[in-house]
Amino acid sequence: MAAIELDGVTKRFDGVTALQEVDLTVEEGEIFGFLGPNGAGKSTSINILLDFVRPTEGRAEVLGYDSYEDSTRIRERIGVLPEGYDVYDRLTGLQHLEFAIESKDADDDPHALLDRVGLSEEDAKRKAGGYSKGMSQRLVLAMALVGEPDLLILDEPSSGLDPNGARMMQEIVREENERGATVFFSSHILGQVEAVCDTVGILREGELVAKDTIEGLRAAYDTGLTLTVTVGGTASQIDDGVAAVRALDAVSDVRADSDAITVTCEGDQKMAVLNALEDAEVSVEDFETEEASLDDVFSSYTERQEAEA
Ligand SMILES: Nc1ncnc2c1ncn2[C@@H]1O[C@H](COP(=O)(O)OP(=O)(O)OP(=O)(O)O)[C@@H](O)[C@H]1O
Repeated sequence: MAAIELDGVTKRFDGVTALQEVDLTVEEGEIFGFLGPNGAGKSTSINILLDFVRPTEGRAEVLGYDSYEDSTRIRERIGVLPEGYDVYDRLTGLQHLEFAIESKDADDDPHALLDRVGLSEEDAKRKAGGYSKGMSQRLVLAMALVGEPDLLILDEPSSGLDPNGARMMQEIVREENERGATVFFSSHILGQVEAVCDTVGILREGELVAKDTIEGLRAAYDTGLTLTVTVGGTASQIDDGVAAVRALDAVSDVRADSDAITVTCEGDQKMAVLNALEDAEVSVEDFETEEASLDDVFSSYTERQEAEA
């Protein structure tokens, strides 16, 4: 059974198509990162899963239940950190958690959960109306963790968090996944998605333009890797080396200065480049490789779409 299934989901608001025939499966046990520029339709997708918004066409399932017909049953088994949540100004952090534990009929220790998200006992006794944005975000995350949910749905979970908070969020995502939970989260923070996700979906103007592992996305991204080779030798040896590298298949760009040659090539061509340089009697003193970052991959998908449009 899939943890999340969107089947031909289209959502139109007045004059705006927020989602266009989206098919998406997230398997149980995955950490799935949902990426997309502003307005791509990420929150709308999440809101459909949570039955806050009804699709115009298509259907959604969560943990095998229909998101519309079985929303109560779904809610018992998931933990949610929604976009634009509201805390109750007059309740303390601790009271929020006690309320969440009672509503879910769970037996979590509220103090342990508060500690896990980095809210101190003193803060927990304060009214949440006075919390900073990051503190509120931590509190809502603690509430999402109540009852060991089978699925965590986190909409931009790092927004408002300081770097320590963002690291804490990553740790919690990993721990929850190790416990057996599926984690689905949307983010603009590509580095964070790269650090924790098994699989990534990229949404662009309401359409799912890619879904793959990060390695798979990188492999499909055609600029491959950049290899910078520190070299020694005479100018003519270096010229010969550059010519030999340019003659190789799967090399798309070669640049040289007095002590380094920078080559853009497919990932498996690294040794061929180094061998070609050595055959041309260029001495290879050192080399560094740099893979395409997820930022590059993300831009390539979204820009490609722009170009097509
Ligand atoms: N209630 C609504 N009424 C009208 N249009 C809406 C509504 N909710 C979303 N939209 C539109 O649907 C599109 C997708 O919005 P959505 O909030 O899902 O994007 P997002 O990917 O979550 O963006 P962001 O990263 O900025 O949060 C946008 O054009 C948005 O204006």
